[in-house]
This record gives sequence, C-alpha cells and structure tokens, in this order.
Amino acid sequence: MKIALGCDHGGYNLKKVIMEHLEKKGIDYKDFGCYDTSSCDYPDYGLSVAEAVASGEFDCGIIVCGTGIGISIAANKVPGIRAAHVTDTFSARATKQHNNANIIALGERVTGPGLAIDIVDAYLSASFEGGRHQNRIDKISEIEKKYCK
Ligand SMILES: O=C[C@H](O)[C@H](O)[C@H](O)COP(=O)(O)O
Repeated sequence: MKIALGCDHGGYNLKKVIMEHLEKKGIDYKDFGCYDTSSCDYPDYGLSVAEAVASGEFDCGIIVCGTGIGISIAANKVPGIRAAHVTDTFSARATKQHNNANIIALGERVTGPGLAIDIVDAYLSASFEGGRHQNRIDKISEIEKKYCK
C-alpha cells in the first residue's frame, strides 16, 4: 500500500504524527508538503495529493489542515476523488466501506493525535463493500461527468 500525504501549516504537526505512525507500521508513503509551519494555502496541497491519488500511483491519500474542511473541499474538485472529512473512527471505517473514499481529511485543530491515529487505522483496515454502494458511487461519477468538462 502506498499513501500520499499532504497538509497546510495548520495540519503540519498532525501530519508528522501520522507519518511516524505509518513508518512504525511499515506503510509506504510520500509526503507532498508542506514541510514546516510557515503560513501557506491548503488548496495547493489538497490538489497535489488529489492528483497523485487520481493518477493511480497511490492507493489513497491522507490530508490535514486546521479543520480538515478546506483541504477536503479542494481535493474533491479533482475528478475521481472522493475525499472524506472525518472526525471519528466510525465514519472513517464507513467512508471506506460505503463511499470507497480514496482520501481522508483530518483537522489538527479539531482532532487530537491519539484519535487521529485510530481514525487512520480504522480507514486503512476497512474494505469497500461494493454492491448497492457501487451503484451510488457510479451516480457520483455521473454528476462529475455532467459538470467537469
Ligand atoms: O479549512 C481550512 C483550514 O482549517 C486552514 O488550515 C485554516 O483556515 C488556516 O488558518 P490560518 O491561516 O488562520 O492559520
């Protein structure tokens, strides 16, 4: 499994915690920045990770900003991306099982490091269930085709 990671300054410290956790678990990742806590713009990093995941080079992405909201909104503008902003383990698991989310977004100013790690583990260990959920994802793709030309 190969994961694309990104953040803005508001998510930099939580991204570091997540990277250390992935390293301990032996999970391969690439960090698309940012690389310190200097003020920067979350759409730049949401875009980099979303493009990396949409290209197929990465299995999924984890993005972090202050709330997790702005960077997920940006990532979701890239066709093929289903970025889920999550703040609890139930949603993290369910968004893989039901939505086949290919990115999760966390907020460093919202979610503490312990819960964030549990969220990452819940997401990474879940599997897409297909079936009725695939029909719904197909409908999301149809919306994308209608508006993303
Ligand atoms: O949704 C946006 C994110 O939470 C940003 O991390 C946040 O807006 C950055 O705010 P500031 O520039 O005040 O640190």
